[in-house]
Amino acid sequence: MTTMAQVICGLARRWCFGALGSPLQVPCLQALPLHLGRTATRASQRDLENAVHQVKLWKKDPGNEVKLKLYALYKQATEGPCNLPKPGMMDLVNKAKWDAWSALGSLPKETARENYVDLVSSLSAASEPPSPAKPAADGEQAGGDLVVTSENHITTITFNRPAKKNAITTQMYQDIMLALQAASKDDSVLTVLTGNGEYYCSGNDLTNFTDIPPEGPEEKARTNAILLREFVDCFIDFPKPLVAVVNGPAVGISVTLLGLFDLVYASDRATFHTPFGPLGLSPEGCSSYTFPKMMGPSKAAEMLIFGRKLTAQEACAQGLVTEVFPDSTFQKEVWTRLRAYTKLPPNAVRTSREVMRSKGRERLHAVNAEECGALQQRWLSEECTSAVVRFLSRRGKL
Ligand SMILES: CCCCC/C=C/C(=O)SCCNC(=O)CCNC(=O)[C@H](O)C(C)(C)COP(=O)(O)OP(=O)(O)OC[C@H]1O[C@@H](n2cnc3c(N)ncnc32)[C@H](O)[C@@H]1OP(=O)(O)O
Repeated sequence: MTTMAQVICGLARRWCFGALGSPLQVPCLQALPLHLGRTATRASQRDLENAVHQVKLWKKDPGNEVKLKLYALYKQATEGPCNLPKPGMMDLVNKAKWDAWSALGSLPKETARENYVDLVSSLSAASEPPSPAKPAADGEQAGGDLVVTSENHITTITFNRPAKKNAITTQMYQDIMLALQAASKDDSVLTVLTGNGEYYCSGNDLTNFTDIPPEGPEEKARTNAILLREFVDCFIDFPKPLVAVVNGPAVGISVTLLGLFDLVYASDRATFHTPFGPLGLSPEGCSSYTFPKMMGPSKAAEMLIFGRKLTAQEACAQGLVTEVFPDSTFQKEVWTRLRAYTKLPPNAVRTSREVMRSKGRERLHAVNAEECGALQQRWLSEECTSAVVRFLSRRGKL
């Protein structure tokens, strides 16, 4: 049985873009612009390592053909001609890699090394120079995939990857933790999470799973479990009221975490979906505890085990959402209300929050640890790996 780890292990070790592109593009490989004429200086092993490092810094995905070519040249440069058995027809990704590497025939290692270095150098030169860091606007602490602003005693953390439905990358988990740490100490009364664009958040970025370290998928599962545990712990321990302004559909961890929020305001366009069953996963974000507590075990099971998607109204009826607003007036009504809440005496707000949270905190930490342990196993399962491969290959990411 092919696992996702077998499919993708090794690819992401060599470049930061993770999964490999569609094998359908392999025939075009020969058309890549290679700079074969460099004779003045031979590329050294150090040049090769520098070039590999350079690739990791590329912000823009160079495309499938280039990634395959880089893979093939790297293998040829470090291991020589391909002498692996040809993968089966159904093993699309490994077959594409094998084809690319085999196409280099008996190209000497030194030439492959030189071609790799030249290809990276030409692509790096052709790409735009990195833009200087944009000075932060007043109150803005971070840009990019996560935007953090502080205004009128409200710190707002915005998922800002609308083209990817605000899926959360590994870097975003880290940045959210940093933003929460900063918000816990700033002068804000409320901390808000929201999304930019059509979606609130589509959950964990499933391409996270393609970034397998050299130690293998077990190590990836272990570090993911640590990351998830620390991430959820930040929400459990956050000392101020947390508000979710759910502007659109929410999936996966962006839903489960809502059980740790104090207020959840939703647009009537929002939906709430935890497709753990179809993904071969199990619940996280303490939802295995908070959801049954808030909506009863049977409704929680329907969501968390069987992946039933709730409308905003249904989620409100189950206690997951505080209030639903028409999408046309959502932003105006919600922000007006939140601004009014910031006028309340801040110490009273904080004390009330603490006495409400303190009783369950230990329990939440224990639940979080248990959920992360279960997920560490799930991520290595055939059920999960096949589901992720299905998602990624349907979107041409493998
Ligand atoms: C280490 C911590 C682990 C934490 C554990 C967390 C678990 C979870 O969160 S489980 C839930 C994971 N999320 C999903 O399963 C959702 C996957 N996405 C979808 O099902 C769909 O994309 C959709 C329903 C959210 C939207 O569908 P549609 O309107 O058809 O739009 P597209 O599928 O074309 O999406 C546009 C664009 O965005 C990319 N994308 C969307 N969601 C994700 C995602 N979760 N991970 C990675 N990429 C995502 C999608 O691939 C498209 O990209 P391009 O093809 O490059 O345009």
